[in-house]
Amino acid sequence: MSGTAPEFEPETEAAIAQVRDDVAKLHGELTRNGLVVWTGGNVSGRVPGADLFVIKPSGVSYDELAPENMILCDLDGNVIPGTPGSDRSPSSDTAAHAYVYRHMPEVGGVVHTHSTFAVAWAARGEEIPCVITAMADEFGGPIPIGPFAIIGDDSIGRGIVETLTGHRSRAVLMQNHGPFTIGKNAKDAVKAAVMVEDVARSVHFAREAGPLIPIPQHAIDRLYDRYQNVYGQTGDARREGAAEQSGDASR
Ligand SMILES: O=C(CO)[C@@H](O)[C@@H](O)COP(=O)(O)O
Repeated sequence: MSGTAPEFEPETEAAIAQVRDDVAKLHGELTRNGLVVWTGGNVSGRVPGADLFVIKPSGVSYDELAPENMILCDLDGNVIPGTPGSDRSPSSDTAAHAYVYRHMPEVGGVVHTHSTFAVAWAARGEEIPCVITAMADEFGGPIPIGPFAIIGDDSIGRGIVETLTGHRSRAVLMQNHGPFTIGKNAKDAVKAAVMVEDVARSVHFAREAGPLIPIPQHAIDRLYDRYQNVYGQTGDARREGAAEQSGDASR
């Protein structure tokens, strides 16, 4: 650890420790759900109450990830010196995650993978049409395509924010690249990454076998509204703030 660590308030220290733990563990979901090969994906989580987020080191095996080697960054993507993990380079997508946190204050988690079927749609630059109820539930419509953008500046982050702002979907397929997902927290963003790959696979196979049947918009609205507000348990992260996104749909 080089540099001098800033002194955080005890509540901030506790929040950082919790997010380090969550983000380290959630990378296990990427491998468990078959969303990544080698080191090709990343999870980050915002530290509640602070202008900070936690992300994994770049190119490090998922087996080695632990709370103490997660990397604490500010919202410009700078590593906080002197903190655990700060001696290593953060994920190559740190600038994109940071851009999302700066411009979407409601977002508490960001995930990127190269999951196979979602990447296949991204390679064609084709949005995934909303033709299965699980998509209407989880994403409230189609999964949009974001612009082609390469690592090196803010263009990936800008593409994510511009595509997802005002959109129900928590997933964007960056053209020729792959899915980025957002969520209320890191776990919620990981769930979106799992679900986008699942629907990408189902709709791919469906289209191979025959014409797709669209779901009427009023039915999509009802399904989305119900899933966001009724499905699951009170207190689920998804339910917080879902009302403002669900439109006028009645249950
Ligand atoms: O897509 C890319 C690089 O083009 C990255 O997301 C992927 O290789 C994962 O990189 P990190 O190990 O997070 O630096």
